[in-house]
Amino acid sequence: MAPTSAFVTPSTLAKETTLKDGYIIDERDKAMVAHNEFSDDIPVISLAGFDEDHPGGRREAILKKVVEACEEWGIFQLVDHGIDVELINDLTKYTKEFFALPDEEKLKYEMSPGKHKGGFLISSHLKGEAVANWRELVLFFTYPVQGRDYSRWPSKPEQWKAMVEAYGENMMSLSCKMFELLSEGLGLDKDAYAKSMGDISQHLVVNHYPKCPQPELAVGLKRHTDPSSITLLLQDHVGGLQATKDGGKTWITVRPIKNALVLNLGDHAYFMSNGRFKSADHQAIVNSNETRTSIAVFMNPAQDAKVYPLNIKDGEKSLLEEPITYAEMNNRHKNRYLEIVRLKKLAKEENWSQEELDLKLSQLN
Ligand SMILES: O=C(O)CCC(=O)C(=O)O
Ligand SMILES: [Fe+2]
Repeated sequence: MAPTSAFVTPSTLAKETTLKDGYIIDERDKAMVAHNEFSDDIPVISLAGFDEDHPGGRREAILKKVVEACEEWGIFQLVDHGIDVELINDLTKYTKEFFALPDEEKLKYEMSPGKHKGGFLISSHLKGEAVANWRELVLFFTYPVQGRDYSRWPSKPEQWKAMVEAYGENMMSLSCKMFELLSEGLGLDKDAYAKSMGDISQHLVVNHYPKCPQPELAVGLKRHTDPSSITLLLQDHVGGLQATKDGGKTWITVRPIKNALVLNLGDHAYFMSNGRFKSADHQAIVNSNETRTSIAVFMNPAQDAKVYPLNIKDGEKSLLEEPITYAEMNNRHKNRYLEIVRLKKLAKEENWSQEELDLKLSQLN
């Protein structure tokens, strides 16, 4: 099946009554839980009193909760995080204005394949994947600052650029607090985790999932883990973010909480903690009633930063045989993902049972 044309946006396809072929997912990948069947299973952690850094202060309690959430889920929600609500509102408003523009306007910023400079994209699935994601997005490279290419930042609506810049800066400070907690959680000095990342990089992905004519046949963003260290996600009220902590046997839909940030750990945090912290296994589903928007901020180490567990407990084996660079970790992440895609395709063609497929998937490293 040919991947969907790169030049018609899901916003435009949303006006049709049936779903285009290139967006139809495999039976096995259908969501088990509805986009609005909300769960309160993932922890909601308040950062109020984060600065009370003394024994018995709030910071100690926050640290404990964050560490527990990282160990159990790798995903949790942050409230009272101190990010200006007006900034969040403005960013959301201008984001919606951008995606409401006609296709020609959005496509002026289309990111050309292989050129990692940011811009507008449809679906953003990998070469080798037959099924497209029901989403449009804009990718902004925000840190390091010298890597910004403002010509790739849409200039409509006019205020959007400034909002993205301010939001990126706020997310950088908040992430640094989180890195301190991860570090202490691993029994290390506050600064050790961030130091190991070198020149921290950040990119923002603004996701737009238009309402979908046949949502049960489509997916907004296929199941994945992020390669990042941490990802901070702002989602609107619609719902659609789903997570699993048992390898996909059961799923939950994260309850949207106004102005909360969903924090999920990526593969980098998983390796640095030698698997003690989980890399959140998640996906985004779509619906036929409402368009959904989410803004994901990915915090990554430098490309040449060393990836190797920071602290290996006595008697424990390292998850990595030897240190690798983040670039290499990313590469392996992509190849593993493509291998999953290949096995699922084979399973479909050769009619494997779910058990057979699960066995093959569990043999991937
Ligand atoms: O839109 C969402 O809820 C999830 C987005 C996400 O997982 C990503 O951009 O990596
Ligand atoms: Fe993600």
